[in-house]
Amino acid sequence: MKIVLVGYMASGKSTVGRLLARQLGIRFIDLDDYIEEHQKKSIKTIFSEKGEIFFRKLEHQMLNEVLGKEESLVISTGGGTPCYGTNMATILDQADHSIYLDVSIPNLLERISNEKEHRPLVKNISNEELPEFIGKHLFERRPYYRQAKHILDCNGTDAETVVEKIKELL
Ligand SMILES: Nc1ncnc2c1ncn2[C@@H]1O[C@H](COP(=O)(O)OP(=O)(O)O)[C@@H](O)[C@H]1O
Ligand SMILES: O=C(O)C1=C[C@@H](OP(=O)(O)O)[C@@H](O)[C@H](O)C1
Ligand SMILES: [Mg+2]
Repeated sequence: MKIVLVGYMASGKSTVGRLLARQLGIRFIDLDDYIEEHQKKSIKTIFSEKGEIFFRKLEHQMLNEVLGKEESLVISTGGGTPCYGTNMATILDQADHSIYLDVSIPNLLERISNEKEHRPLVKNISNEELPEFIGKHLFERRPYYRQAKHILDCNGTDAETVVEKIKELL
């Protein structure tokens, strides 16, 4: 069984995916961690040294590699993963369950403004400019996220409860 979590930066994909895999007793792969291990560099360094296009090509390649594994997995993608090239179509084709962790702009803002440093796309955006950036970015990306098999409203729901809600969906 393959479960793929999608959603905007800081929607909880990495946190929830790890907890869910532990509870289901199956392997967890965070696509960003997988890319970092492959490159032996942080996402931040890959972006600054090689640029975003290089990262997107690598992300595409690693997504296909991970989805091709013959084992049960929980896969947490990066916030941009479903929004480039054929990635969302591949996720829909290969995953038994794709789940969009839907978090409102105010809640995303609160989480991202405290955790910008390791996220290269928002690192240099001031907290004053962040609402406009996230609003526009989510408007562009939501059509991809919304293609997921399940859409889960995660507002006002802690990570443990999100995991419980996912288990009910499976
Ligand atoms: N359901 C939740 N409610 C509140 N905070 C959460 C929830 N899930 C994750 N977080 C927090 O939000 C931040 C981003 O989570 P993370 O798992 O890194 O998101 P993503 O992988 O989608 O970028 C972390 O500080 C995490 O502890
Ligand atoms: O939204 C994006 O384009 C990105 C999100 C990040 O993952 P998280 O969603 O886990 O922060 C990471 O893949 C990279 O910084 C790009
Ligand atoms: Mg993550």
